[in-house]
Amino acid sequence: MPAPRQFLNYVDANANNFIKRLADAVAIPSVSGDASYRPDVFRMAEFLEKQLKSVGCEVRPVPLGKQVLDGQEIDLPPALLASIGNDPSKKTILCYGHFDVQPALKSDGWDTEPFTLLVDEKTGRLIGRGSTDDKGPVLGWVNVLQAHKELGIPLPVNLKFCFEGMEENGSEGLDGLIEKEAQKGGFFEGVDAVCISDNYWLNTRTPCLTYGLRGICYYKVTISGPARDLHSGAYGGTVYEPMTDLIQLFSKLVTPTGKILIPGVNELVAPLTDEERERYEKIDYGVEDIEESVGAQIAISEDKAEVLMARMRYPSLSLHGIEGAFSAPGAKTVIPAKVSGKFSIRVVPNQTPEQLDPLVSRYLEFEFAKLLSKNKLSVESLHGGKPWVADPNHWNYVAASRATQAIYNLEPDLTREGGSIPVTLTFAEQLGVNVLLLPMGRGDDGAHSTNEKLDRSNYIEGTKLLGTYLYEVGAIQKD
Ligand SMILES: C[C@H](N)C(=O)N[C@@H](Cc1c[nH]cn1)C(=O)O
Ligand SMILES: [Zn+2]
Ligand SMILES: [Zn+2]
Repeated sequence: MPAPRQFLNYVDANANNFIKRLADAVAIPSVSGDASYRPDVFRMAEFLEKQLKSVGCEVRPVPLGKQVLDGQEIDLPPALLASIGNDPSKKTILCYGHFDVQPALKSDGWDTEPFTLLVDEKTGRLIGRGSTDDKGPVLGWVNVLQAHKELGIPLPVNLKFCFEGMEENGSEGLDGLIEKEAQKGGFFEGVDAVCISDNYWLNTRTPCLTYGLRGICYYKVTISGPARDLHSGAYGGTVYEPMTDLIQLFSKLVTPTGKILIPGVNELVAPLTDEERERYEKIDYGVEDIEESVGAQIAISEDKAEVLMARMRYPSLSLHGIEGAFSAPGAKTVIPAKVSGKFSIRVVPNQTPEQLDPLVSRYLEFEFAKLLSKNKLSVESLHGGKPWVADPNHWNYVAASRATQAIYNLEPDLTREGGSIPVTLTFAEQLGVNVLLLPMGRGDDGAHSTNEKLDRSNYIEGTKLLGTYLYEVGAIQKD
């Protein structure tokens, strides 16, 4: 069933108000991974609560307890559980999204202030941290509700929302809430399917529906030795240096062509079938797409299917940074006393964090012993999440495919995503329903990167897509 024309017209007529809403959200620097921004994550929860109430939702902010971050015990931001509609003859869709963002500083290399949305009239880009990940998509749902409220038209389905403020840091506290509310009489009772808009098209032209995500195992490796930072002129050559040990260890994790060197990790990957390989061949994608989105000709393979599989169905190991290392401008001649290297492994079926954690710790300890260093090593898992794969033939995907064709006049690609949203699997397992990823943004949006953007057309057409998807769900008979 197509969405009513008046809904689509309303979205076009209110595009500038919707962009203002996104600008207001981007202006709140809700960085979940840095304790000093925690009040802003709370402010963002309050902003979203108000927005949801203003468009007719009942909203319950749920406290999620405390966490230890940067050595301090602080409150976790609340999850927002919201709902609208309770008609037993209609299907109930649960929409999940997150209102926290990755860190961003102008000095990271942004061309503009990351927390001030720049509306670039020439390119149509809406540039700002969180524009595509995930404030644009979350507000897309609010826009859909506003249109229905203002136009006085009933929603085609009942809606429940679960929005969190810790997704970029392992969704701490959320699994427990989902487990509790999935019980009989809980908030999630009666949900027929889940829709998550928190990923991107593969390229800049073809919409997609996503039926898989990689999981993640995130590690912190700390090497400590001297009681304090040292002068390299006075002590260089006389003591074991933590940073030298760490760089040695990091060089043992992965090769420059991406081969993971930790024994046992690659062996756990589910074997590739011919039929599965063919699926990658069919996707509208070329090596030039990845090179365009990263802004350089640095793809590891020239084979399109290999590149896609490297992103979607094989694990990868990335080195992220070193806490405690000298990183400011200038030429400080310091020997850092304690350094913590951070890396993560994106995991795929049949790998789990429970299997990988001991393999990683044992290997690092083994390689560290070989250095014969007198420094100390510790390995911590910061967070872990399993991979997820869904059935893309389910009615939830049929509805999303019809909606995509209605809005974009294109058949969507079926993709798996290289990123991780660990809570997806929790919803699938706890609620026992199909989960769909319906992206709003494009492959070159630069989520987590500098100059993150969402194209105006993706925000506006994406709002129409979310609304139209609800109509297509509503048109499928409730069983
Ligand atoms: C795909 C989603 N938009 C996303 O960016 N997820 C993050 C989740 C995460 C896990 N650890 C830290 N962040 C990601 O895939 O990096
Ligand atoms: Zn996200
Ligand atoms: Zn993200």
